[in-house]
Formats: sequence, structure tokens, C-alpha cells
Amino acid sequence: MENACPLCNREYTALNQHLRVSHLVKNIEERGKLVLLASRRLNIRLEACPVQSCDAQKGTRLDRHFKRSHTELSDGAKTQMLDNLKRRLILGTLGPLRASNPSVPMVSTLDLDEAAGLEEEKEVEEEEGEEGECQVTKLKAEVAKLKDEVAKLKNQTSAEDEGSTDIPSGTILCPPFPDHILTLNTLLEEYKELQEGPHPDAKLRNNVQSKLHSIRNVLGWMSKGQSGLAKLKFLNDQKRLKGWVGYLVDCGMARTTSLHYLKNVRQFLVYVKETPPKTSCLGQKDLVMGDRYLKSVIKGWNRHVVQHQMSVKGPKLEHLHTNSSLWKLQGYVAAYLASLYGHRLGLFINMTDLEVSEAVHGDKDDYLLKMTHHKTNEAFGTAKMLLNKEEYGWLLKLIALKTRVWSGRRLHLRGDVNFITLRTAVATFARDKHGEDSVQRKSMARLMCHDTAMADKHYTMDLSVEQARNGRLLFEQSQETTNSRTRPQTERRCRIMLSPLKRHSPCKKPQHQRPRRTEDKVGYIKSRLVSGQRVPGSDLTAYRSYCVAALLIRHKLPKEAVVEFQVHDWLQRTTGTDGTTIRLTSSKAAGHTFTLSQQEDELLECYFCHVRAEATKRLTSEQGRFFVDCGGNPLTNLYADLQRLRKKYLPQVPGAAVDETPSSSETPSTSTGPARYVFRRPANTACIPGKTVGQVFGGLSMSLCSSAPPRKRQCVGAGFTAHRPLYRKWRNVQLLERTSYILSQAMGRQEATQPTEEAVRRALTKEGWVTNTPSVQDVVRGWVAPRDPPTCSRRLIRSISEQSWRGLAVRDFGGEKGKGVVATCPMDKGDVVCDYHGTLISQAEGRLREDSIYRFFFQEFCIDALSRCDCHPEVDTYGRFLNHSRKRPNLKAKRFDLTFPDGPRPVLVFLAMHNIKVGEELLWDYGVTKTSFGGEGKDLAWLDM
Ligand SMILES: C[S@@+](CC[C@H](N)C(=O)[O-])C[C@H]1O[C@@H](n2cnc3c(N)ncnc32)[C@H](O)[C@@H]1O
Repeated sequence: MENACPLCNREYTALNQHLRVSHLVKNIEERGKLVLLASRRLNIRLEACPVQSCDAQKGTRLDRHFKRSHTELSDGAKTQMLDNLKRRLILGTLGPLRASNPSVPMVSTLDLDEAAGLEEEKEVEEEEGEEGECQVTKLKAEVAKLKDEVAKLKNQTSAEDEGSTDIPSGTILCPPFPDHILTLNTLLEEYKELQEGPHPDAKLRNNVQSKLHSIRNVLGWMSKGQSGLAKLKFLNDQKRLKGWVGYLVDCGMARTTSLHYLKNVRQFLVYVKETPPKTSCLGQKDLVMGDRYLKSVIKGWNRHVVQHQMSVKGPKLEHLHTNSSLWKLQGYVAAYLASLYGHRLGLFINMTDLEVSEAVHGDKDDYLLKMTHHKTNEAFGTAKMLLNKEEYGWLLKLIALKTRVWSGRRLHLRGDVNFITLRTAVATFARDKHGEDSVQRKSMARLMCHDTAMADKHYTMDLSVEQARNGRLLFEQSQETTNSRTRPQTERRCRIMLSPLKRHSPCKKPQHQRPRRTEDKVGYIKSRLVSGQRVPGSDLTAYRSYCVAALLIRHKLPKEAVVEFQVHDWLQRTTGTDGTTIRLTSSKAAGHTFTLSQQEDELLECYFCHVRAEATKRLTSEQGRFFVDCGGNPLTNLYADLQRLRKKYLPQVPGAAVDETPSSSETPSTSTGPARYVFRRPANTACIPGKTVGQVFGGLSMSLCSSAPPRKRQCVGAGFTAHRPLYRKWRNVQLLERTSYILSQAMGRQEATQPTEEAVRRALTKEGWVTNTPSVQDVVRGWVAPRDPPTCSRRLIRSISEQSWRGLAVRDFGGEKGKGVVATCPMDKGDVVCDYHGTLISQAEGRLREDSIYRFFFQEFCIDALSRCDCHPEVDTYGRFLNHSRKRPNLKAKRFDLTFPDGPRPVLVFLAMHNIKVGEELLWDYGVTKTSFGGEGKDLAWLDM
């Protein structure tokens, strides 16, 4: 053994340290000799030949002499003899050292032991007489070999004492754990404490010992021949780690045990990574590769282990039905049957074995079960269920197992699904499929006893097998097109419970290898949105991108048409038998018509009510466009949107890609959406979690107004991976900064008055910016009148002046009602919705304009909105389109006296009376009744509605 400790025979790279720490050899000279003894690096060239019969004298280059002269000896024997010679010589120097009585006492007694050994040998020699020298040498070699083996065995025993008991036979031992390294010992001790927790029982202690054993093994393996072990750098050696995994395989260790080893080691590596000791020089990234490697090996081996378990446990499981598995089986069978017929829980509780065994066997190999004991109808007759052969078989098997293991009647359904939900689900599916008042629906309600008023009739009817079969058919039809998962899942579970082997089906691909389709992902996002759960921003964007892609690719709309798609067009869609038809009306997209399937309609409706509504909640510049970005601005760059979608959802066929131009090759294969993509985790895009762009810029310490955009190197340094996105963000922020800076320069000290265009232009020229410069108009528009007098509301004034009301769209209801206004984003009670905009005239003047139905009288004033106002000649203001409701108004008008730049004037503002949902029509009470309207007695019915 190379570098094996001469005292304990274990191998150490830092032997000197080991001798000092473990064997307390404090005498430096002694330690030096022991290290020399281990390394055998002693010059023996000039020594006499150790072969007794040889007459070669000292000084004859022993090495050459040995090579040339002693051909009778094998190479092994020669090495052994030279080793022994070295050993004898070194031990010979220990005697004089001991005799000198050193101030630091000696610890080792090797020289004394050796002397005693020689005595014994002499005696043996004397006894044996004249046996040949070679024989003696051979025996010596044998003795040394045996000693080595004993040391090895000792090593093994001590390791076993410390650690696991499950080392498989035939295991090749790992190099010993370097227990002289204090850091490693402390680390393991800490890890042990953590694993054991505050109150470890004997079993846990045993388990932890087992874990530590595998960790010690791997540490021994990894640290072999390395120096500076306290720095833990040796843990970063991937090659060795792989070697260790290979070693586990080579030494014939069972896969399950090896897997156990790997998991323990991986857990430990994660622990070291997260809480490295002080002396550690490992970086955070250093262990990642090793961890990944182990993870992949574990994943690969898991499959084998499952197969192994299948082969071993599968046959056993067939007969091994525990109490809990029976509870579950009964639960699943009952849930399955309930999802078929929607019967009440009580029916399943009271169902008896006799009823099952007495089921009527139909001519189509089905079985009609008649249940007598249930809540409502004991007096009237039995409830029915028609089961096919397999389903009936489950019940029989359940009875057979039940009698063996367990007897009881209660069911075991866990989680959210209960009988009420199942029953409701069945009833709802039936209603959706067959229609509210259809004959089928009523017949099903009878069968499932959904309406107790019908129950009496139903039970007295005493259905035949044929009638029950027809009934069941209706149930199954009602569930065909639904996306309910309840029944198939319970059905699957019933099968799984009855055939344990299927539970570990090896052909099933692991989760990470199964492709996730975009449809699944989008469906998932949709379900979360509809149920009001939180959805991350990136998912909202992906959802929008998917909708855009649906129109671009599936409906082959040109880009401009999608960009110009208006909320108004969406609200005006018509629904027919072949789907929902949308006609685009905006100038660039006029003439485009497309028809959406029901699913697509739902997809876009969900986008409109949730994604768009959320985005437009904050900003007001949506311009009535249907597709807006997450900031509420009209979506213009569809290419970027598709790029984003492409990034997130790779094409399923390698090499294929989504192009912004629709092409026939990208036509989707299903009718549910656009081309199929596989979901992929987004790459590290240009954003730093938890940091705003401003914070990042702060990190780059730049003066935004005057500085150039950050260079790519700086972006990367700040944590961004891509250059362009940061560049764009940077420029947007800079533009805002510049706008407000120029505004402040142009206004000077007169904050109360709007700066003139001339002043803004001067300030801009002074700065001399070449690119990313705000326009004069933008700067002027950025000015907001200060709050003086205090009744002024800056925002309100701005909204009225610019008519920039958010979340509103005009919809044509047709007929007498004509146009109206609907909410396109949710509004809260008290929100300002819009103003009644028009020409402010006096009450008297208003009365003269009798031909106008757009007059709003309040106090001494009247606002006439018959024609477009002078201040907004190009805008159809919302207020004038608001319709009337006396019974269900959701807006109320309120007068405000505001000070506009051109002077004070009263305005009428509509406030939300309660929370308003997306798509709801906005109505206010005109304050007139059927008889009072206009005093003309027109008898208008809608006035009282
Ligand atoms: C201020 S305008 C409202 C906008 C109008 N719907 C349009 O298309 O221009 C008032 C007129 O709308 C119609 N209107 C308002 N509320 C209505 C309602 N609930 N049902 C039917 N028509 C209504 C009446 O013709 C009324 O004279």
C-alpha cells in the first residue's frame, strides 16, 4: 500500500498530519522516520545484498546487482526483499533515537515489535533447520501480505461500525475517509446533527449513520491523493465523481442500494453548496455540475429501480391488499359510479353485497343493479344502475377482497371531489349537452333522482334493463364532449387499483420528457383566469401572443388587420350556427371578416375580459384596440409578439419555426388553435427578477438624460443576458426623463402656466440631443396645471381635456336603443367613468333646442351633445352614448366645478355606483319616466326599464 500509515496501515496523502493528529506523534524526528518508512524513499544502493547466501559486499550498487545477479528471484520477491531491507534500516534508526531519551517522548514501538518478531523468526529458523533462504523470503513475503489483509479487514470493520450495514457482498472498499481533516469531521458532524433533528429515535440514527457511511466513502474516494482537503476543492472533480458512480456499478452493488448512495451524496453536496464551511474555497457554481450529473444518473436509474420493483413486488401486490388500499378502491369505484349516474352518497353507503350479487344480467352482457335502501324512496322502490361487465366485475372483486381484509361500508374520497360536486357535474353536463328543457334531460333527471319532485315517479316506474340502458346512453353522451376529467380519472384509478402492475408501467415516459403542448398551457392559463386566480405577467403575455397567433396563422389575417382589430368590432360580433363572425371596420382592416369556432370565441373572450381588462386598468392610451400590450398601449409589433411565443413554445418539429407571415405549412392540424408548439421554459430573458430598469440603471450609475445607451458589456455586467431589450427599455426611460427635464427648463419659474412651444423648442435646441429626443408637442402635452385652486383635480381636468377615458367602448345594440357604452375593463365603485361632454349652454337656451335628444339639464345649465364639440371635433365622446335605465343604473352623474386653463366651468362626471364587470353596459337614470319624458306622452316603455 503506497503511503500507508506504518502504525494503522491506512492510506493517507497527508501522512505527517495524520501521524500528528491521529497517533499524537509529536516528536518531529520520529515522525520523519515514520513518513520515510511509509514512502520507503531511502537510498540503499550502497548497502549489502540482503540475500543471505550472496557474497556481494557493501558498495556494489545494490540496485544493479539485484537486477543482474539474482535471476532465481521473481520481481515481486526482489521488491519485497528491498522493501524489507529499507524497513529494517529505518527501524534501525529508531532504536538510537529512543536510546537518546528525547525531550518529546516517542510514541511508536515499531522497532521494538520488529525486534521481538525477529527473535521469534530466529527460533523458528532454528527449529526448521536448514530450509532454503528462498523459502524464508517467501514466507516473509506471505506474512507481510497477510498483515496487509488484516489491516484491510480492520479498516472495513471500523467503517462498518461507523456506518451502514447494507454494504453488499463483493464490494470493493473505497479509500478511507481522511478523518485527520478537522474540517471534514466537523462538516460531517454538523450534517449528522441536521439529519438527526432534535429528537432522533434509534431508527433515524441508524438511517443517518447509513447516510454518513456513503458520504464518507465518496469523500474518501474523491480526496484520494489530493492535498488541501480542508478547502474542499476536491469535491469539484467531476471525473472522480463519475469514476465513483462507475465504481458502484463495477463492484456489483444492487441498483436500489446504489441509488440510495447517490441520493445521499447528492443531498450532502447540496448541503455543502448551501452552507460551506469557513475553510471552503468552493464557489457557488462549483458543485452545480456534479449535482447535475448525479441528478441525471439518479433519474436514469430510477427507471431501472421501478422495473426491478415491478418484477419483485408486482406479483406480491396482486395479493397484498391493505386496509387503506381497499378503502381507496371502494372510494374510486363509488366515485366512478357516481360520476356515471350522479346518485347520492347514501345510495352507495347503503348498497349491499346481496344487491350486487342479485343484479339482473342483461342480454348485452350488462348488469342492472337495483338498490333498495336509500334516503327518499324506501317506500317506493329501487334505484337503478346499469353497469357493463368490467364495472360489475370491479364490484364483485371488491366484495371478494372486502370479505378477506376488511368489512365496512363507508367510502374513502379525499380532496375536493365529493359526491355533491360529482352529482352537480353530471347534472350540468347533461343540461349543457341535451338542453335545459329537452326530453332527454328530463329523463336523465329522473334516472339520477336529481329533482326530488320527480323521484317518486321515477322509482315507481321500476325501469327495465332496456330502459336503464337507454338512460345510461344519455349520460354517456352528455359527457362525451365535455372536458370533465372526473370520470376517466376515476375509471383509470379503479383499473390501477385492481391491477397493481399497471401502476409502475415502465413505458410511461418520465414527466420531464413528455412534451407539454401550447394548448395545454394556454388552457391552463385560461382556467386560472376564469376562476379568478393569480396569473403571472409572462403567462398573460403568452396568452395574448397565442390569441394573436390564432388570428394570424389560423385565420390568415394580415398583420395590419390584427393590429387594427378594434374592441368595437369584437363587441359587434354576431353568433350563428357556424360560429362567431367578426367584421373588421377600421380603415386599414376594413373588409376583413372571419369566423371563430366556439373554442376560439371563448379564448378571445377570456383574453378580452381578463388579460386586456387587466392591462388597460392602468393606462388610457389603448385607442380602442383589441390587442394591447401589458402596459395598455396598442400592440403594434406583432413580430415581437410571435417571437416571444416562439421563444416560449418551440416548434414541435425541429427546424420548423413560426413566421409572422402566415403560410400553409403552419396551418394547425387541430381546429382548436394555431400551429402546435411545445412548451419550453423561457430562456433567461432580459430582465432581472425583483429589479426595475431604473434600479439597474442606478447600478450602472448613469445620468440618463445625457448619457449614451449602456454597452453590451455593461448590460451583461448588470445581469441582463441580451442587449436589445435593455437598450429599448433604456431608451424609453431616457425619453421620459428628457421630456420632464425639458419641461422644467421651458417652464422656468412659472409653473402655473403651460410652457409655450417656442420655449420648449429653445430648451431642446440648447441640449442638442440628436437621437431619442422628445417632440415639442409631447413636452407641451406633458404639462399639467398645478392644483390651484384646491378644488381642481389635475387628472380629471386632463382626462376631460384629452377625452382619454379608459376601459370604454361604444357598441351598437341596434333597434330602437341604438348605440350604447360598455365597460372593457373592470371598474370599482366610485371610479370616474367619463364626463358628459358637449356644449355648455344655459337652461333656457337648452329648452329652445327641442330637436336634440342629447341635452343634459342640470341646475341652471344644460350640456348639449347633439353634435361633436368644438374642442374635440374628431372624437365621438362617450357620455352622449350612455343609455338609460331606471331600475338597473350603474352610473350616477355628479357636478364638479373645475378650473381649466381657459377658466373655471362646471362639468358633469359619471361615477360608478358599484363594481362593474367587463362587457357590462353602462347605464344611468335619465330621471324621467314614461309619462314625463319630454312632456310629450310618448309612452316610451324603455324609460321605466
Ligand atoms: C343620449 S341618447 C343615448 C345614445 C343613443 N342610444 C344613440 O344611439 O345615440 C338617448 C337616446 O337613446 C335611446 N335610449 C336610451 N336608453 C334606452 C333604453 N334603455 N332602451 C332603448 N332606447 C334607449 C333613446 O332613443 C334616447 O332618446
